Amino acid sequence: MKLLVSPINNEEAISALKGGADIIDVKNPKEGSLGANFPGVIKAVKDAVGGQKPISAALGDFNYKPGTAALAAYGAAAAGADYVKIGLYDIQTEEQAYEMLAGITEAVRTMDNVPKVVACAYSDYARINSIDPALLPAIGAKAGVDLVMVDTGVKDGRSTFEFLNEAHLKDFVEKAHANGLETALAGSIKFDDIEAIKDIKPDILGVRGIVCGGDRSTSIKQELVEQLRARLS
Ligand SMILES: O=C[C@H](O)COP(=O)(O)O
Repeated sequence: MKLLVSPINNEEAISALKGGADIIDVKNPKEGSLGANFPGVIKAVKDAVGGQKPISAALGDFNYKPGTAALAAYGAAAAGADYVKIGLYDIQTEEQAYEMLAGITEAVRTMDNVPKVVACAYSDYARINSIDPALLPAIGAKAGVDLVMVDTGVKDGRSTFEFLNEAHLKDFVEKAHANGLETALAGSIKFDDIEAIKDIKPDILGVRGIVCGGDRSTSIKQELVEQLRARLS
């Protein structure tokens, strides 16, 4: 299982890299769960990581704005992102989700370095009135994304496991794989969740809070990334 760690700047990116992260996921928690950071930060992290690991960029927790989302994906990829990650936050229907995702895959398809497109739905979809992640594998496959993900939309410490049980998450992973997609699981994951995660078998585990020592508003600590990496192997 690959480990995706979400830094906000170069210093944290280097801690994540040295700790053994497989994907360095630039984000800006001040702007939400999948808050987007500035192109300059993505470029700086890309330079700092120096090609040792791929860079991912969160594009934002989106409402229904397919053009804005496609442009954000294009911009993040132009800034060096190898993965672009869109949050379907205020998206209620399958048609809306498809249009958002198809707009992105179409926008980046002809770029020199085509990024992997990650479509993220939220485990706490009911409380934010968003689309059920269970629908995402089929929509994502039709829209041509590479990866589907589940994260929490509200970062109040409640984990994905409080909203979706292990059977739901396994079903999500299996449906995605059956559709030829990779999967990522995130959402205030704790060390106690690791055995369940190994059982669910996502391709990628995404984290921030756990490697900050529990409070995602503080900084990523290399030793916690190392501990998590060791527990996943
Ligand atoms: O992409 C992963 C997220 O940054 C997860 O953050 P979190 O572990 O603090 O919920």
